[in-house]
Amino acid sequence: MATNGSLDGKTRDAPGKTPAGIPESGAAARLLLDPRAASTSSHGTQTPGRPPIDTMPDTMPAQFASEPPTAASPAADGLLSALRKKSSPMMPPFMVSAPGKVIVYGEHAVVHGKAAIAAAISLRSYLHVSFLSKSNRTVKLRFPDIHMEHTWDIDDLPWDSFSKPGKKKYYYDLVTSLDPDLVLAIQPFIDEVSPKAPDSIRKIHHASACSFLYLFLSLASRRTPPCVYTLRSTIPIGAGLGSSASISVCLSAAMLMQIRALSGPHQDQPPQECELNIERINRWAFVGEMCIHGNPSGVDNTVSSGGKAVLFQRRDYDKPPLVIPLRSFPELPLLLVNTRQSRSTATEVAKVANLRNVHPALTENILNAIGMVTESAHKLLTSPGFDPTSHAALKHLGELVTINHGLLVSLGVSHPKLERIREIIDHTGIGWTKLTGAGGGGCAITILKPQPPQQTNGHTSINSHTSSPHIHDSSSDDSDASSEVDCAASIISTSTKLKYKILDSLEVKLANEGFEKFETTLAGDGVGILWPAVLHNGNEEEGGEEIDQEKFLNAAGTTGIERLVGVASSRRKNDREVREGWKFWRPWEVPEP
Ligand SMILES: Nc1ncnc2c1ncn2[C@@H]1O[C@H](COP(=O)(O)OP(=O)(O)OP(=O)(O)O)[C@@H](O)[C@H]1O
Ligand SMILES: C[C@@](O)(CCO)CC(=O)[O-]
Repeated sequence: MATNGSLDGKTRDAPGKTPAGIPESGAAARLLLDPRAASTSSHGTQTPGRPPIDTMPDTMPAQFASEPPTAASPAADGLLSALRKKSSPMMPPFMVSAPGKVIVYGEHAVVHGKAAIAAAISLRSYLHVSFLSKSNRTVKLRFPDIHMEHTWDIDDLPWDSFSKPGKKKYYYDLVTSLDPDLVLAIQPFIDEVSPKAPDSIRKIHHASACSFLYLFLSLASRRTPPCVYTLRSTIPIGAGLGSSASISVCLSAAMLMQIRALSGPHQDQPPQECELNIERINRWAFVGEMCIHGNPSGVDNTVSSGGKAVLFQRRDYDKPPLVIPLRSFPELPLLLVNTRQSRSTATEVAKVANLRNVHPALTENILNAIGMVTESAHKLLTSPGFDPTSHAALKHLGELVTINHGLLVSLGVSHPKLERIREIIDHTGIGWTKLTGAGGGGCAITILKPQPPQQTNGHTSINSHTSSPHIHDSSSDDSDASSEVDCAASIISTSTKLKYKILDSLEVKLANEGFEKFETTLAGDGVGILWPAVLHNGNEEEGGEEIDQEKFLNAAGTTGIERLVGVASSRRKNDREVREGWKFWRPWEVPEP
């Protein structure tokens, strides 16, 4: 694998030329072709009338070139314009995106050496990277979701600490622990972030800043072009959906892109090369996760980088985990409900450890049973005759969800709010529900049955083919609609937007009780790239819509983000169809010979 790959997997052109394979339409692409455009572009912050550093002639002494004189008089202006050379084009802005995840089977048991299955979801983080003129020697983070904004002077950062012999790491290195000396070196730069914010907020800001700075100082260099990283996410934070991993994946991918350590993604890329790029991003995302989490298992960043689903097992904490990609995992529509109940993963994990001390044999049996749930799902998903469109297969997977939840309840990691959500959803009969992640709050997931239930005689039944059932508020009666499912349709959804009207009524009911509902899809793409940040959205004749920082920041809420830059095509005919421009490494899609 070439270590100096290009975005399209071909040989990279000399700096200043248009890299092969990059669309030559759109303002961003024009920038690359027309150096004059750089000084008037909205990407840069060059002040009119003042020469950017790279307009100095080649013969200019180096120290002069890095300290341009200010034009104080018309004579000085004249002299400067005589000395000017054409600007080199600035890099156009680009974007990366990475998904959140859910644990489908096996949480908690995974802490005790059993396997778990986790899958990517269609909620995602989006990172926009734009470039400043070289005279502006800063790097800026704009993280509006957590109300954080901070600028560092690139030249002040502790580059020497990160480049000392024995400390320097390269993009291809495997880093499995944070270096305490390097953490110490960046601490003063983290401390200057949001010094006046309340402790709880400052902690969140510092975690993100730590993740960014550690990666930036490890992967970039003091000659790195000044830039702005703007991040927005549709993943609720701290709800067990891997929001931290998804931002670490975005940062890792963006920085590896900037130093040209990635190749592709492109359609003809061999699967091994796709995997190598994903692995490279994942390794550094794990480093970012360590900055936020301390001691993460690695499952979240692995799923967020590679997408789809994985079987994950860590028998020995001193060894790397077993990670088996589950290529056949179906893209199921998934209902996700956030309790909005904050929880601590550490507390829930400690509860189980405590139960194991008090009732060793019983707890061991429950953990073993959870391990068997995961095993059963894995066996089905990898069996030679597995048919992802089979109703029996969906029923099998669904029943395992229900069993897994019951076992988690007996471990004591559910919460009255999670039980309430399960009760409300069970009464509609629309699917199989379990808590996901650590429990004690956080989210519940429901794998939806393919046919919506029908209301008959005031009760919800579920074996009809009607398309517009109404939900019966049966929370006070004993009907158990989920017991008689008719899996009469394909288990592959044809759209992320779930069609069941029943979900709308459910949304109201859940919202009335303070819960938040998301409709998402399981097992989607991992990290994606939009280079340059130009989307077509059906207006090809104008060269596409360039996504600049302000546009991205002004997108209103989750819907606005998805509408502006979301990876899902609004005209998609199937789940794999993405919006034109976004590209993904999909090692499971073997290219035609
Ligand atoms: N949209 C975002 N913008 C900036 N920082 C974010 C964003 N989302 C997550 N983070 C960072 O990740 C941290 C959240 O990590 P935490 O582990 O608490 O939640 P999670 O990753 O959503 O849940 P889990 O790890 O249990 O799946 C935040 O404190 C913040 O530092
Ligand atoms: C509870 C747990 O199994 C899942 C948390 O998302 C903890 C872990 O795997 O680190």
